[in-house]
Amino acid sequence: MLGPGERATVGTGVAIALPDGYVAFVVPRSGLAFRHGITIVNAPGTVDAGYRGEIKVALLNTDAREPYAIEAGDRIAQLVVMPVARARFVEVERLPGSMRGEGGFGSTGFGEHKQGVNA
Ligand SMILES: O=c1ccn([C@H]2C[C@H](O)[C@@H](COP(=O)(O)OP(=O)(O)OP(=O)(O)O)O2)c(=O)[nH]1
Repeated sequence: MLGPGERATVGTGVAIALPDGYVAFVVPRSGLAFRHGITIVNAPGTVDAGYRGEIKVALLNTDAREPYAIEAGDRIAQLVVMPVARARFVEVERLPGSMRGEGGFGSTGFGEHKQGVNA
């Protein structure tokens, strides 16, 4: 049972062997989020290709009033498997230009009179 505001690490009973060059992300289920406020603390949880242990889910009940009961066999999360790019970092004097430039959080999507924090 997850009380309002409580979190718990829930075992899935599932272990996998991802091929090298892949990653799996543990992500919340929309139905649980919309209906009960159940989300995942570290969403998306990252499962490394070399991990062979049980996949666990850090569930959080964000509802301020209602507890939520989890039973064995419930689908509490979903797993997205993706290939990962191997990045090679190269030091440069200047980065190529872009539309966004250095505008950070909240610097787009507002009208003239309402600017974001880093606009
Ligand atoms: O939601 C999650 C996230 C991670 N893991 C497992 C698989 C993953 O390969 C391992 C380590 O996760 P992560 O790399 O995110 O942990 P970290 O905090 O960066 O520690 P470290 O990599 O040193 O173990 O824990 C889960 O079972 N569920």
